Amino acid sequence: MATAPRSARPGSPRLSPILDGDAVIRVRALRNSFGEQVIHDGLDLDVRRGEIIGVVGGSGTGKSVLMRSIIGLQVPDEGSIEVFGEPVLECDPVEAIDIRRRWGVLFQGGALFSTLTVAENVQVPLREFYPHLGQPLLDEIAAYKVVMTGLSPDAGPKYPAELSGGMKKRAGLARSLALDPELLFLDEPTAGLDPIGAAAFDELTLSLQRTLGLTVFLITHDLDSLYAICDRVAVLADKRVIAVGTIDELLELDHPWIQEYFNGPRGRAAVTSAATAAEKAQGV
Ligand SMILES: Nc1ncnc2c1ncn2[C@@H]1O[C@H](COP(=O)(O)OP(=O)(O)OP(=O)(O)O)[C@@H](O)[C@H]1O
Repeated sequence: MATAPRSARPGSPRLSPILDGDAVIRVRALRNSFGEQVIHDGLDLDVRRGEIIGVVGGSGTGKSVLMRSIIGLQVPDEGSIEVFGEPVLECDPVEAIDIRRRWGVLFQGGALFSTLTVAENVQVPLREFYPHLGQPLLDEIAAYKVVMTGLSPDAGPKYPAELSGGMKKRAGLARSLALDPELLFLDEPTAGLDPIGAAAFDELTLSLQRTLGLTVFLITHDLDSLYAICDRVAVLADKRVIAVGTIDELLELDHPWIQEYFNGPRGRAAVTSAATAAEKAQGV
């Protein structure tokens, strides 16, 4: 199924606010540093319920550090972070577990355990959060998640080393969906995939987001993904989020990085491929 470029939908002519009322993630005045190196300073961002938000920025601007801060793997120097309305930096361990079970994460490269099969990988979060579940139910849930991500059922007993790059991403996605999350974090999910594999992964993400009503926080360098599936894009530069909006809205800004990124040769190629996908979807 080809997908129309979502940024082409008619939208507000104004740039979306960085701060938003119905936010699933709310980051305020975030500061992160490593020694002398300041990564974020005064970073604000709201992620709306049910959207796919693309997070872009030059290499090293702190996209992954931002994601790690939100999911609690990086303790910031300053700032506040709310997820589902809960202050994740201040909650007690029991509350933290309750929040963590409502999100799934696909780390860069998939981060599968190499000594476990695909099915066993999917079962890891289930065992962690629901230790009382019996093996037959674990097997059943894992088999369902494997198929849900477009893998064939016989991928379940395979080890990561026996999978292609695209299959590993899908297996990682299956694991991130193990707990039926409301919120999905994807860190460069299409990196290393060929264009066809990347487009297929985008379509899978979009279809899961629509079917399951997910909110998706998508870190990517892939312009095709931004055009194909993102509702809004957040741009990291100068240690903060400098703008959030649809691609059309961002293009109205004259920030040099934004213009170079979206209007450079790769940006123009992505526009062409999104237009072609839209025509195919409409049967033109
Ligand atoms: N644990 C760490 N210790 C020291 N420095 C770190 C650590 N984690 C990240 N950094 C530094 O923080 C900066 C931002 O890293 P991050 O991985 O978030 O960038 P990014 O925007 O995701 O980059 P890319 O697009 O290349 O993946 C980099 O300069 C990186 O070297």
